Amino acid sequence: MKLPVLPSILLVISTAHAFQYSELVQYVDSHQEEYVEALREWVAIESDSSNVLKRPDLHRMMETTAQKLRQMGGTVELVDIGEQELPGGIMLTLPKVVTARFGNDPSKHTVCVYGHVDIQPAKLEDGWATDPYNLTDINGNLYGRGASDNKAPVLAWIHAVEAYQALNMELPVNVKFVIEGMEETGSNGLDTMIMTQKDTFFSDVDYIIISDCGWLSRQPALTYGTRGNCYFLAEVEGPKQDLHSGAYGGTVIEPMTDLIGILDTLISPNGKILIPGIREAVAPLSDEEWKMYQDIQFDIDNYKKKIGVSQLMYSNKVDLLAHMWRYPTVSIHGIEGAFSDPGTKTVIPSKVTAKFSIRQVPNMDPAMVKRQVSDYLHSVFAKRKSPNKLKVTMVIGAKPWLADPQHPLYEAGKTAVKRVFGMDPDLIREGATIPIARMFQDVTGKGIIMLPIGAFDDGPHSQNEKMSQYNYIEGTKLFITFLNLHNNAFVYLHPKHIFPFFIRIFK
Ligand SMILES: C[C@H](N)C(=O)N[C@@H](Cc1c[nH]cn1)C(=O)O
Repeated sequence: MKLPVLPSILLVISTAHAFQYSELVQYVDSHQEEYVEALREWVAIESDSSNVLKRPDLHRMMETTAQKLRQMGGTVELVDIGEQELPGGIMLTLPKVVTARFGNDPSKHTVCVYGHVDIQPAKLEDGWATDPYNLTDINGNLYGRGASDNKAPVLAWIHAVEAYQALNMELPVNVKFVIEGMEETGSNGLDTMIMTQKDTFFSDVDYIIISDCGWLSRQPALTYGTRGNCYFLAEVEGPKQDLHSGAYGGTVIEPMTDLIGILDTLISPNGKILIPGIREAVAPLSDEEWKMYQDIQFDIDNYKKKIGVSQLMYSNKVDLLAHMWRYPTVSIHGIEGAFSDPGTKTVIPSKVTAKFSIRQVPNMDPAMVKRQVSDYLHSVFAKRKSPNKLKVTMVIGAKPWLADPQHPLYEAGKTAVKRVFGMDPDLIREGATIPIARMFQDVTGKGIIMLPIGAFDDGPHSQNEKMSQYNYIEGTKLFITFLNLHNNAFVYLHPKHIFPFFIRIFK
Protein backbone atom coordinates (compact mmCIF):
# COMPACT_ATOMS: atom_id res chain seq x y z
CA MET A 1 0.00 0.00 0.00
CA LYS A 2 1.29 3.49 -0.85
CA LEU A 3 1.89 5.69 2.15
CA PRO A 4 0.22 9.06 1.99
CA VAL A 5 2.37 11.93 0.74
CA LEU A 6 1.44 15.15 2.40
CA PRO A 7 1.81 18.82 1.71
CA SER A 8 3.72 20.55 4.40
CA ILE A 9 3.62 23.67 6.36
CA LEU A 10 5.48 21.92 9.09
CA LEU A 11 8.02 19.39 7.93
CA VAL A 12 9.25 16.74 10.32
CA ILE A 13 12.48 15.21 9.15
CA SER A 14 13.87 12.20 10.89
CA THR A 15 17.55 12.30 11.81
CA ALA A 16 18.25 9.41 9.46
CA HIS A 17 16.65 11.22 6.57
CA ALA A 18 18.43 14.46 7.39
CA PHE A 19 21.69 12.56 7.28
CA GLN A 20 20.79 10.91 3.98
CA TYR A 21 19.87 14.26 2.56
CA SER A 22 23.15 15.93 3.46
CA GLU A 23 25.03 12.99 1.94
CA LEU A 24 23.12 13.46 -1.30
CA VAL A 25 23.90 17.15 -1.37
CA GLN A 26 27.57 16.51 -0.70
CA TYR A 27 27.61 13.92 -3.46
CA VAL A 28 26.27 16.47 -5.94
CA ASP A 29 28.82 19.08 -4.86
CA SER A 30 31.68 16.66 -5.28
CA HIS A 31 30.57 15.52 -8.76
CA GLN A 32 30.17 18.92 -10.38
CA GLU A 33 32.97 18.40 -12.87
CA GLU A 34 31.44 15.13 -14.11
CA TYR A 35 28.10 16.85 -14.54
CA VAL A 36 29.69 19.62 -16.59
CA GLU A 37 31.44 17.00 -18.74
CA ALA A 38 28.14 15.20 -19.31
CA LEU A 39 26.61 18.48 -20.45
CA ARG A 40 29.61 19.11 -22.71
CA GLU A 41 29.02 15.76 -24.45
CA TRP A 42 25.33 16.46 -24.94
CA VAL A 43 25.83 20.03 -26.17
CA ALA A 44 28.33 18.73 -28.76
CA ILE A 45 25.49 16.86 -30.49
CA GLU A 46 23.74 19.20 -32.92
CA SER A 47 20.28 17.79 -32.25
CA ASP A 48 18.37 20.48 -34.16
CA SER A 49 14.86 19.12 -34.74
CA SER A 50 13.93 21.81 -37.25
CA ASN A 51 16.72 21.03 -39.71
CA VAL A 52 16.07 17.84 -41.68
CA LEU A 53 19.78 17.56 -42.48
CA LYS A 54 20.51 17.23 -38.77
CA ARG A 55 18.12 14.32 -38.28
CA PRO A 56 20.99 11.76 -37.93
CA ASP A 57 22.40 13.88 -35.06
CA LEU A 58 18.99 13.96 -33.45
CA HIS A 59 18.70 10.15 -33.66
CA ARG A 60 22.17 9.94 -32.09
CA MET A 61 21.06 12.28 -29.29
CA MET A 62 18.10 10.05 -28.47
CA GLU A 63 20.34 6.96 -28.50
CA THR A 64 22.89 8.72 -26.24
CA THR A 65 20.12 9.63 -23.79
CA ALA A 66 18.78 6.07 -23.79
CA GLN A 67 22.29 4.68 -23.29
CA LYS A 68 22.88 6.91 -20.26
CA LEU A 69 19.64 5.71 -18.66
CA ARG A 70 20.41 2.08 -19.55
CA GLN A 71 23.85 2.33 -17.92
CA MET A 72 22.07 3.42 -14.75
CA GLY A 73 20.03 0.22 -14.80
CA GLY A 74 16.76 1.79 -15.88
CA THR A 75 14.16 -0.10 -17.86
CA VAL A 76 14.56 1.85 -21.06
CA GLU A 77 12.65 1.88 -24.32
CA LEU A 78 13.16 3.81 -27.50
CA VAL A 79 9.60 4.24 -28.66
CA ASP A 80 9.04 4.47 -32.40
CA ILE A 81 6.61 7.35 -33.06
CA GLY A 82 6.55 7.06 -36.83
CA GLU A 83 7.25 9.67 -39.47
CA GLN A 84 6.57 13.31 -40.17
CA GLU A 85 5.45 14.67 -43.52
CA LEU A 86 7.55 17.53 -44.81
CA PRO A 87 6.19 20.23 -47.13
CA GLY A 88 6.28 18.59 -50.56
CA GLY A 89 5.11 15.25 -49.18
CA ILE A 90 8.51 13.77 -48.25
CA MET A 91 8.35 11.49 -45.21
CA LEU A 92 11.03 11.71 -42.50
CA THR A 93 11.52 9.35 -39.55
CA LEU A 94 10.76 11.04 -36.24
CA PRO A 95 13.31 10.71 -33.44
CA LYS A 96 12.28 7.93 -31.06
CA VAL A 97 10.96 8.93 -27.65
CA VAL A 98 13.04 7.64 -24.74
CA THR A 99 11.06 6.23 -21.84
CA ALA A 100 12.71 4.88 -18.71
CA ARG A 101 11.68 3.56 -15.35
CA PHE A 102 13.63 3.42 -12.10
CA GLY A 103 11.89 1.42 -9.39
CA ASN A 104 8.62 -0.42 -9.55
CA ASP A 105 7.51 -0.49 -5.96
CA PRO A 106 3.69 -0.34 -5.77
CA SER A 107 3.89 1.04 -2.23
CA LYS A 108 5.62 4.18 -3.51
CA HIS A 109 4.46 7.09 -5.57
CA THR A 110 5.53 7.26 -9.19
CA VAL A 111 6.63 10.54 -10.70
CA CYS A 112 7.20 11.09 -14.40
CA VAL A 113 9.84 13.58 -15.50
CA TYR A 114 9.35 15.02 -18.98
CA GLY A 115 12.11 16.80 -20.90
CA HIS A 116 13.54 17.22 -24.38
CA VAL A 117 17.00 16.97 -25.90
CA ASP A 118 16.38 18.60 -29.26
CA ILE A 119 17.51 22.17 -29.78
CA GLN A 120 16.86 25.32 -31.77
CA PRO A 121 19.26 26.05 -34.65
CA ALA A 122 22.50 27.93 -33.87
CA LYS A 123 25.48 29.03 -35.95
CA LEU A 124 28.63 30.84 -34.87
CA GLU A 125 27.92 33.41 -37.60
CA ASP A 126 24.60 34.28 -35.93
CA GLY A 127 26.70 36.29 -33.50
CA TRP A 128 27.76 33.75 -30.90
CA ALA A 129 30.89 34.68 -28.98
CA THR A 130 31.88 30.98 -28.76
CA ASP A 131 31.19 27.82 -30.79
CA PRO A 132 27.59 26.93 -29.88
CA TYR A 133 28.43 23.19 -29.86
CA ASN A 134 31.54 23.42 -27.71
CA LEU A 135 30.41 24.04 -24.12
CA THR A 136 32.48 26.97 -22.91
CA ASP A 137 32.82 28.03 -19.30
CA ILE A 138 33.11 31.78 -18.84
CA ASN A 139 32.96 32.97 -15.24
CA GLY A 140 30.85 30.02 -14.13
CA ASN A 141 28.43 30.28 -17.05
CA LEU A 142 28.32 27.29 -19.41
CA TYR A 143 27.68 28.59 -22.92
CA GLY A 144 26.28 26.28 -25.61
CA ARG A 145 23.12 25.72 -27.64
CA GLY A 146 20.61 23.70 -25.65
CA ALA A 147 22.54 24.13 -22.39
CA SER A 148 19.52 25.67 -20.66
CA ASP A 149 16.80 24.54 -23.08
CA ASN A 150 16.69 21.71 -22.09
CA LYS A 151 19.81 19.56 -21.86
CA ALA A 152 21.14 20.63 -18.44
CA PRO A 153 17.74 20.34 -16.72
CA VAL A 154 17.26 16.83 -18.19
CA LEU A 155 20.74 15.84 -17.04
CA ALA A 156 20.07 17.36 -13.61
CA TRP A 157 17.09 15.04 -13.21
CA ILE A 158 19.16 12.07 -14.34
CA HIS A 159 21.95 13.04 -11.92
CA ALA A 160 19.41 13.34 -9.10
CA VAL A 161 18.45 9.68 -9.59
CA GLU A 162 22.09 8.69 -10.09
CA ALA A 163 23.06 10.28 -6.75
CA TYR A 164 20.65 8.01 -4.86
CA GLN A 165 22.00 5.00 -6.73
CA ALA A 166 25.65 5.91 -6.16
CA LEU A 167 25.06 6.21 -2.42
CA ASN A 168 23.08 2.96 -2.32
CA MET A 169 20.05 4.85 -1.11
CA GLU A 170 16.58 3.73 -1.98
CA LEU A 171 14.72 6.15 -4.24
CA PRO A 172 11.81 7.57 -2.23
CA VAL A 173 9.58 7.30 -5.32
CA ASN A 174 9.52 5.34 -8.53
CA VAL A 175 10.86 7.66 -11.24
CA LYS A 176 9.84 7.51 -14.87
CA PHE A 177 11.30 9.57 -17.70
CA VAL A 178 9.80 10.66 -21.00
CA ILE A 179 12.45 12.40 -23.09
CA GLU A 180 11.59 13.53 -26.58
CA GLY A 181 13.40 15.01 -29.57
CA MET A 182 10.77 17.16 -31.28
CA GLU A 183 9.74 19.71 -28.64
CA GLU A 184 11.16 22.66 -30.50
CA THR A 185 9.02 21.90 -33.53
CA GLY A 186 5.80 21.19 -31.67
CA SER A 187 6.32 17.69 -30.19
CA ASN A 188 5.26 15.88 -33.37
CA GLY A 189 4.17 12.30 -32.65
CA LEU A 190 4.36 12.56 -28.86
CA ASP A 191 0.63 13.19 -28.48
CA THR A 192 -0.20 9.88 -30.18
CA MET A 193 2.39 8.07 -28.06
CA ILE A 194 0.83 9.46 -24.86
CA MET A 195 -2.65 8.43 -25.96
CA THR A 196 -1.41 4.96 -26.88
CA GLN A 197 0.44 4.47 -23.59
CA LYS A 198 -2.15 6.14 -21.36
CA ASP A 199 -3.17 2.84 -19.76
CA THR A 200 0.27 1.27 -19.78
CA PHE A 201 3.33 3.49 -19.19
CA PHE A 202 1.29 6.32 -17.67
CA SER A 203 -1.20 4.21 -15.70
CA ASP A 204 0.73 4.26 -12.41
CA VAL A 205 2.12 7.79 -12.78
CA ASP A 206 0.93 10.03 -9.93
CA TYR A 207 2.07 13.32 -11.39
CA ILE A 208 4.31 14.83 -14.04
CA ILE A 209 7.28 17.14 -13.48
CA ILE A 210 8.59 19.47 -16.20
CA SER A 211 11.76 21.59 -15.92
CA ASP A 212 11.79 23.19 -19.36
CA CYS A 213 11.47 26.86 -18.49
CA GLY A 214 13.22 29.63 -16.59
CA TRP A 215 12.93 31.99 -13.65
CA LEU A 216 11.64 35.53 -14.07
CA SER A 217 14.41 37.16 -12.07
CA ARG A 218 17.19 36.14 -9.70
CA GLN A 219 14.48 34.70 -7.48
CA PRO A 220 13.75 30.97 -8.02
CA ALA A 221 10.30 30.26 -9.40
CA LEU A 222 7.56 27.69 -9.85
CA THR A 223 5.69 27.88 -13.13
CA TYR A 224 1.93 27.28 -13.25
CA GLY A 225 1.10 28.23 -16.84
CA THR A 226 2.54 28.23 -20.34
CA ARG A 227 1.24 29.85 -23.52
CA GLY A 228 0.47 27.62 -26.47
CA ASN A 229 1.56 28.33 -30.03
CA CYS A 230 0.04 28.27 -33.50
CA TYR A 231 2.80 28.39 -36.10
CA PHE A 232 1.96 29.43 -39.66
CA LEU A 233 3.55 29.37 -43.09
CA ALA A 234 2.21 31.93 -45.60
CA GLU A 235 3.52 31.23 -49.09
CA VAL A 236 3.15 33.64 -52.00
CA GLU A 237 4.07 32.26 -55.40
CA GLY A 238 4.38 34.27 -58.61
CA PRO A 239 6.67 34.00 -61.66
CA LYS A 240 8.07 30.59 -62.52
CA GLN A 241 11.60 31.63 -61.52
CA ASP A 242 13.55 34.43 -59.82
CA LEU A 243 13.86 37.54 -62.01
CA HIS A 244 16.33 40.39 -62.56
CA SER A 245 14.79 43.36 -60.73
CA GLY A 246 16.17 45.81 -63.28
CA ALA A 247 14.85 43.91 -66.27
CA TYR A 248 11.46 42.94 -64.79
CA GLY A 249 10.90 45.33 -61.86
CA GLY A 250 7.88 47.51 -62.68
CA THR A 251 6.22 44.94 -64.91
CA VAL A 252 5.58 42.04 -62.51
CA ILE A 253 3.56 42.02 -59.31
CA GLU A 254 6.16 40.88 -56.86
CA PRO A 255 5.42 38.04 -54.41
CA MET A 256 7.59 39.64 -51.74
CA THR A 257 5.63 42.93 -51.91
CA ASP A 258 2.37 40.97 -51.56
CA LEU A 259 3.75 39.02 -48.64
CA ILE A 260 5.08 42.02 -46.74
CA GLY A 261 1.76 43.78 -47.41
CA ILE A 262 -0.32 41.03 -45.84
CA LEU A 263 2.10 40.46 -42.94
CA ASP A 264 1.77 44.12 -42.06
CA THR A 265 -1.94 43.61 -41.40
CA LEU A 266 -1.45 41.02 -38.64
CA ILE A 267 -0.54 43.31 -35.76
CA SER A 268 -0.51 47.07 -35.18
CA PRO A 269 2.66 48.93 -34.14
CA ASN A 270 1.33 49.10 -30.58
CA GLY A 271 0.84 45.35 -30.35
CA LYS A 272 -2.88 45.05 -31.10
CA ILE A 273 -3.64 41.84 -32.99
CA LEU A 274 -5.75 42.78 -36.00
CA ILE A 275 -7.06 39.32 -36.94
CA PRO A 276 -10.81 39.35 -36.19
CA GLY A 277 -11.87 37.03 -33.36
CA ILE A 278 -8.47 36.51 -31.73
CA ARG A 279 -8.64 39.12 -28.98
CA GLU A 280 -12.31 38.37 -28.31
CA ALA A 281 -11.48 34.77 -27.29
CA VAL A 282 -9.03 35.71 -24.54
CA ALA A 283 -10.12 35.11 -20.94
CA PRO A 284 -10.34 38.46 -19.12
CA LEU A 285 -7.70 39.33 -16.54
CA SER A 286 -9.21 38.70 -13.11
CA ASP A 287 -8.65 40.90 -10.04
CA GLU A 288 -6.90 37.99 -8.39
CA GLU A 289 -4.45 37.68 -11.28
CA TRP A 290 -3.87 41.41 -11.32
CA LYS A 291 -3.01 41.22 -7.62
CA MET A 292 -0.65 38.28 -8.13
CA TYR A 293 1.22 40.11 -10.89
CA GLN A 294 1.33 43.25 -8.80
CA ASP A 295 3.00 41.33 -5.95
CA ILE A 296 5.76 39.88 -8.15
CA GLN A 297 9.17 41.59 -8.00
CA PHE A 298 10.12 42.49 -11.56
CA ASP A 299 12.73 45.06 -12.42
CA ILE A 300 11.68 46.66 -15.72
CA ASP A 301 14.96 48.53 -16.20
CA ASN A 302 16.95 45.38 -15.68
CA TYR A 303 14.73 43.54 -18.18
CA LYS A 304 15.31 46.27 -20.77
CA LYS A 305 19.03 46.17 -20.10
CA LYS A 306 19.15 42.39 -20.42
CA ILE A 307 17.64 42.43 -23.92
CA GLY A 308 19.21 45.72 -25.00
CA VAL A 309 16.16 47.90 -25.69
CA SER A 310 15.31 51.41 -24.59
CA GLN A 311 11.54 51.04 -24.68
CA LEU A 312 9.02 48.27 -24.22
CA MET A 313 5.46 47.88 -25.48
CA TYR A 314 4.11 48.73 -22.00
CA SER A 315 5.62 50.71 -19.19
CA ASN A 316 4.00 49.19 -16.11
CA LYS A 317 4.73 45.87 -14.51
CA VAL A 318 1.26 44.30 -14.57
CA ASP A 319 0.76 45.10 -18.27
CA LEU A 320 4.18 43.72 -19.12
CA LEU A 321 3.72 40.48 -17.18
CA ALA A 322 0.21 40.02 -18.50
CA HIS A 323 1.38 40.47 -22.11
CA MET A 324 4.30 38.14 -21.50
CA TRP A 325 2.17 35.35 -20.03
CA ARG A 326 -1.56 35.59 -20.57
CA TYR A 327 -2.30 37.56 -23.72
CA PRO A 328 -1.64 36.32 -27.25
CA THR A 329 0.98 37.87 -29.48
CA VAL A 330 2.06 37.65 -33.11
CA SER A 331 5.78 37.20 -33.90
CA ILE A 332 7.16 37.18 -37.43
CA HIS A 333 10.17 34.84 -37.55
CA GLY A 334 11.48 34.85 -41.08
CA ILE A 335 10.90 34.64 -44.81
CA GLU A 336 12.14 31.61 -46.71
CA GLY A 337 13.12 32.33 -50.30
CA ALA A 338 14.03 35.94 -49.56
CA PHE A 339 17.59 37.06 -50.19
CA SER A 340 19.30 37.25 -46.81
CA ASP A 341 22.99 36.68 -47.50
CA PRO A 342 25.53 39.49 -47.24
CA GLY A 343 25.86 41.46 -50.48
CA THR A 344 23.48 43.27 -52.81
CA LYS A 345 21.86 40.69 -55.07
CA THR A 346 19.19 42.45 -57.17
CA VAL A 347 16.62 39.73 -57.50
CA ILE A 348 12.85 39.43 -57.47
CA PRO A 349 12.24 36.14 -55.63
CA SER A 350 9.58 34.07 -57.36
CA LYS A 351 8.27 32.34 -54.25
CA VAL A 352 8.52 33.48 -50.64
CA THR A 353 7.23 31.87 -47.48
CA ALA A 354 6.72 33.84 -44.30
CA LYS A 355 6.91 32.10 -40.94
CA PHE A 356 4.99 33.59 -38.05
CA SER A 357 3.42 32.35 -34.88
CA ILE A 358 0.66 33.37 -32.52
CA ARG A 359 1.12 32.48 -28.85
CA GLN A 360 -2.06 30.97 -27.43
CA VAL A 361 -3.72 31.65 -24.10
CA PRO A 362 -6.91 30.54 -22.38
CA ASN A 363 -9.59 30.42 -23.96
CA MET A 364 -8.18 30.38 -27.48
CA ASP A 365 -8.59 27.28 -29.59
CA PRO A 366 -5.89 26.47 -32.19
CA ALA A 367 -8.46 24.97 -34.61
CA MET A 368 -10.40 28.21 -34.52
CA VAL A 369 -7.23 30.32 -34.79
CA LYS A 370 -6.21 28.36 -37.88
CA ARG A 371 -9.48 29.29 -39.59
CA GLN A 372 -9.41 32.90 -38.41
CA VAL A 373 -5.86 33.48 -39.68
CA SER A 374 -6.39 31.74 -43.00
CA ASP A 375 -9.71 33.52 -43.71
CA TYR A 376 -8.27 36.88 -42.72
CA LEU A 377 -5.07 36.63 -44.78
CA HIS A 378 -6.98 35.42 -47.84
CA SER A 379 -9.43 38.32 -47.52
CA VAL A 380 -6.60 40.87 -47.16
CA PHE A 381 -4.77 39.27 -50.08
CA ALA A 382 -7.91 39.32 -52.26
CA LYS A 383 -8.13 43.10 -51.82
CA ARG A 384 -4.70 43.42 -53.44
CA LYS A 385 -6.11 41.85 -56.64
CA SER A 386 -2.76 40.14 -57.16
CA PRO A 387 -2.34 37.37 -59.74
CA ASN A 388 0.04 35.59 -57.37
CA LYS A 389 -1.06 32.60 -55.32
CA LEU A 390 -1.32 32.58 -51.52
CA LYS A 391 -1.21 29.41 -49.44
CA VAL A 392 -1.60 29.53 -45.64
CA THR A 393 -0.72 26.46 -43.55
CA MET A 394 -0.68 25.96 -39.78
CA VAL A 395 2.18 23.60 -38.91
CA ILE A 396 2.00 23.68 -35.10
CA GLY A 397 -1.18 24.03 -33.04
CA ALA A 398 -0.24 23.75 -29.36
CA LYS A 399 -2.72 24.69 -26.65
CA PRO A 400 -1.87 26.72 -23.55
CA TRP A 401 -1.54 25.02 -20.16
CA LEU A 402 -2.61 26.36 -16.80
CA ALA A 403 -2.47 24.79 -13.34
CA ASP A 404 -3.81 25.84 -9.97
CA PRO A 405 -0.86 27.35 -8.07
CA GLN A 406 -2.74 26.53 -4.83
CA HIS A 407 -2.50 22.81 -5.61
CA PRO A 408 -0.57 20.86 -2.95
CA LEU A 409 2.05 19.94 -5.55
CA TYR A 410 3.03 23.60 -5.58
CA GLU A 411 3.20 23.60 -1.78
CA ALA A 412 5.71 20.77 -2.06
CA GLY A 413 7.57 22.75 -4.74
CA LYS A 414 7.74 25.77 -2.45
CA THR A 415 9.12 23.65 0.38
CA ALA A 416 11.86 22.24 -1.86
CA VAL A 417 12.84 25.67 -3.24
CA LYS A 418 12.96 27.19 0.23
CA ARG A 419 15.16 24.40 1.44
CA VAL A 420 17.71 24.66 -1.38
CA PHE A 421 17.72 28.38 -2.13
CA GLY A 422 16.69 29.72 1.27
CA MET A 423 13.88 31.82 -0.19
CA ASP A 424 10.32 31.50 -1.39
CA PRO A 425 9.81 31.01 -5.11
CA ASP A 426 7.95 33.41 -7.36
CA LEU A 427 4.78 31.84 -8.73
CA ILE A 428 4.99 32.66 -12.42
CA ARG A 429 3.64 31.79 -15.83
CA GLU A 430 5.76 31.24 -18.89
CA GLY A 431 5.27 33.09 -22.16
CA ALA A 432 6.83 30.26 -24.14
CA THR A 433 5.24 26.94 -24.99
CA ILE A 434 5.73 23.39 -23.83
CA PRO A 435 3.56 21.86 -26.52
CA ILE A 436 2.89 18.60 -24.71
CA ALA A 437 1.98 20.03 -21.28
CA ARG A 438 -1.71 20.45 -22.03
CA MET A 439 -1.86 17.07 -23.74
CA PHE A 440 -0.37 15.37 -20.67
CA GLN A 441 -2.99 17.03 -18.52
CA ASP A 442 -5.93 16.28 -20.82
CA VAL A 443 -5.02 12.69 -21.69
CA THR A 444 -3.56 11.37 -18.44
CA GLY A 445 -5.61 13.53 -16.06
CA LYS A 446 -2.50 13.78 -13.85
CA GLY A 447 -1.28 16.90 -12.08
CA ILE A 448 1.71 18.72 -13.51
CA ILE A 449 4.28 20.85 -11.73
CA MET A 450 6.88 22.91 -13.54
CA LEU A 451 10.11 23.25 -11.55
CA PRO A 452 12.35 25.56 -13.60
CA ILE A 453 16.08 25.82 -12.99
CA GLY A 454 16.97 28.08 -15.94
CA ALA A 455 18.08 31.60 -15.00
CA PHE A 456 16.24 34.69 -16.27
CA ASP A 457 19.20 35.60 -18.50
CA ASP A 458 19.99 32.19 -20.03
CA GLY A 459 18.98 33.35 -23.52
CA PRO A 460 17.30 30.17 -24.81
CA HIS A 461 16.76 30.23 -28.62
CA SER A 462 19.10 33.23 -28.73
CA GLN A 463 22.82 33.82 -29.30
CA ASN A 464 25.08 32.82 -26.39
CA GLU A 465 22.57 30.57 -24.63
CA LYS A 466 24.01 29.46 -21.30
CA MET A 467 23.33 27.61 -18.10
CA SER A 468 25.16 28.76 -15.02
CA GLN A 469 26.99 26.05 -13.15
CA TYR A 470 25.30 27.35 -10.01
CA ASN A 471 21.80 26.78 -11.39
CA TYR A 472 22.79 23.40 -12.85
CA ILE A 473 24.17 22.14 -9.56
CA GLU A 474 21.65 23.76 -7.19
CA GLY A 475 18.95 22.63 -9.63
CA THR A 476 20.13 19.04 -9.21
CA LYS A 477 19.84 19.51 -5.45
CA LEU A 478 16.36 20.98 -5.90
CA PHE A 479 15.26 17.85 -7.75
CA ILE A 480 16.77 15.59 -5.09
CA THR A 481 15.03 17.64 -2.42
CA PHE A 482 11.71 17.46 -4.21
CA LEU A 483 11.98 13.66 -4.50
CA ASN A 484 13.18 13.44 -0.91
CA LEU A 485 10.02 15.15 0.36
CA HIS A 486 8.35 11.79 -0.21
CA ASN A 487 10.74 10.30 2.30
CA ASN A 488 9.63 12.42 5.16
CA ALA A 489 6.63 12.45 7.40
CA PHE A 490 4.65 15.60 6.75
CA VAL A 491 2.27 17.15 9.16
CA TYR A 492 -0.45 19.02 7.40
CA LEU A 493 -1.59 22.06 9.31
CA HIS A 494 -3.80 23.77 6.79
CA PRO A 495 -6.50 25.83 8.56
CA LYS A 496 -9.00 23.29 7.22
CA HIS A 497 -7.12 20.46 8.93
CA ILE A 498 -6.24 21.62 12.40
CA PHE A 499 -5.08 18.19 13.50
CA PRO A 500 -2.18 16.46 11.90
CA PHE A 501 -3.90 14.54 9.21
CA PHE A 502 -2.58 12.31 6.49
CA ILE A 503 -4.11 12.72 3.10
CA ARG A 504 -3.16 11.59 -0.32
CA ILE A 505 -2.34 14.63 -2.41
CA PHE A 506 -0.78 13.72 -5.65
CA LYS A 507 -3.75 12.01 -7.28
C1 LIG B 1 9.63 26.59 -23.14
C2 LIG B 1 10.41 25.71 -24.06
N1 LIG B 1 11.73 25.59 -23.58
C3 LIG B 1 10.43 26.29 -25.46
O1 LIG B 1 11.25 27.11 -25.75
N2 LIG B 1 9.50 25.85 -26.29
C4 LIG B 1 9.35 26.25 -27.66
C5 LIG B 1 8.36 25.27 -28.25
C6 LIG B 1 7.73 25.69 -29.51
C7 LIG B 1 6.60 26.37 -29.65
N3 LIG B 1 6.36 26.50 -30.94
C8 LIG B 1 7.34 25.91 -31.56
N4 LIG B 1 8.16 25.42 -30.68
C9 LIG B 1 8.83 27.68 -27.77
O2 LIG B 1 8.10 28.13 -26.90
O3 LIG B 1 9.17 28.35 -28.76
